[in-house]
Amino acid sequence: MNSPYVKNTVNKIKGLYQHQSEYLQVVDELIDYSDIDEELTQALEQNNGLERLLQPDRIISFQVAWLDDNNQVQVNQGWRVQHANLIGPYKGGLRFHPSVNESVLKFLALEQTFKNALTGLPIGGAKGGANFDPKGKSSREIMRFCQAFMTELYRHIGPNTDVPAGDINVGTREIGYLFGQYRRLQNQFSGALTGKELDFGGSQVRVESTGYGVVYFIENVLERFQQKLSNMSLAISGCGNVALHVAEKAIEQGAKVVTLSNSDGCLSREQGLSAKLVAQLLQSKERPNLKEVAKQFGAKWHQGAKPWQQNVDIAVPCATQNELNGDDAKVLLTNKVQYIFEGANMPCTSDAVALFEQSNSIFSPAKVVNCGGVIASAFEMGQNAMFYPESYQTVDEKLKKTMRQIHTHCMENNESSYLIGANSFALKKLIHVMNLQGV
Ligand SMILES: NC(=O)C1=CN([C@@H]2O[C@H](COP(=O)(O)OP(=O)(O)OC[C@H]3O[C@@H](n4cnc5c(N)ncnc54)[C@H](O)[C@@H]3O)[C@@H](O)[C@H]2O)C=CC1
Ligand SMILES: O=C(O)CCC(=O)C(=O)O
Repeated sequence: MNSPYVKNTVNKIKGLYQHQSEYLQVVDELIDYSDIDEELTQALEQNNGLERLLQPDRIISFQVAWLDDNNQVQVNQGWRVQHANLIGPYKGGLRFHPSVNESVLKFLALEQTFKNALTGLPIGGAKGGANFDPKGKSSREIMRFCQAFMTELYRHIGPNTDVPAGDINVGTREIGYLFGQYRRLQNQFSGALTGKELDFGGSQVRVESTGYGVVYFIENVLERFQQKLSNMSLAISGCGNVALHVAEKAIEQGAKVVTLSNSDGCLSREQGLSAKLVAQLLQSKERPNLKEVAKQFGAKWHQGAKPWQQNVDIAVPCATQNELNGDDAKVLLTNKVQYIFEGANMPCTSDAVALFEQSNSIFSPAKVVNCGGVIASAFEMGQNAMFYPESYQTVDEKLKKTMRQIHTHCMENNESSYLIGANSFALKKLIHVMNLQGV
């Protein structure tokens, strides 16, 4: 039972932002699934900390005007939501997708702040992006868009201020264009972005780190329950950076990966997808046609379907927010899914989360499952500051160790729910730091 202060604060925020459904979904989840005891209530109330912590420090919103290949001026909207820099510079990815809006970026920035607090590394939380759709755009158009975006953003970021990285549709190529423009405008070579190519300050493992980190977290959980990944079957959604690196590492560890998907449908193979299929998708420079890939590798193609009808031990949604709803959760639970690991940010709707949390299956939230990416980014920031790159093996070992520590943080805070354990750990830490730093 939460105190009147907590309830009133949440109600005030709901009143202020009633049209921002994704943002309010995270606010509700953080409060509904945290152990807020008397001591934490006092800490939250002391400097009106909860109200300050749930809302971003600032939102930068700007117009991005760019020239398409026909010399026509196109206009998009760009944002950077700087949520909190209590424990380090603002840090979080950039997303280019037509569905991007202030609510989506506010949910992502709030989640990022809690995620980053869990890593134990000195990074605050932020998120940004634009409602730009890269589908069908030429490489030159993508470059000009990135340059126009950075021409607005550069004055708000920097290695000690705010360090963006990639997210949906922002990969190594886009980070290269964004970094090039930042370097020109600032006349400065600094680690103001992560996810860079290795040849100009990128870190080993950053590309693979989110997906590999998901698998390292899964292995920690399975070890706790005395099970092995090599005995497990997985349904994975998406076929981007996160999904493919989860698939690659899981197959390498002997697991059976049964599905991949995109917004058109789902590819499945009961005996498991081959490492070769995943490698081909990872190497593809263009957006892959999954239907064709299914044909080529003897897999089934299910037009318009999601992967959640499959009978598997582990479900790993790795595409986008709210892609797995209550009905999908019911099917998975009826089929006796044992574990659900959120690879994407907030892929499960509130009713799906409630069903998983009430069930005997084990649910692990995005903020602990997919934090491998931002962990490797923080390592990249460290390497840039030292002007000294680290080896693949060193970064990979540090990533594994950090994922294990995060698993321990969850366990120490709540043994029966990873969600409550994670939220409680981060909430306590952030509010403690906020109180130490005054108003
Ligand atoms: N890239 C990173 O380092 C990190 C990414 N994430 C999260 O992981 C998720 C995926 O990101 P990335 O793999 O980086 O993006 P990406 O752009 O590489 O891939 C996204 C994939 O999702 C698919 N997709 C989009 N909407 C879909 C839908 N409705 N149904 C099925 N598939 C759909 C796309 O076809 C694409 O294959 C996002 O939620 C992102 O915020 C989280 C932590 C770090
Ligand atoms: O590497 C980063 O800074 C951002 C990663 C990210 O966007 C995420 O964790 O959702």
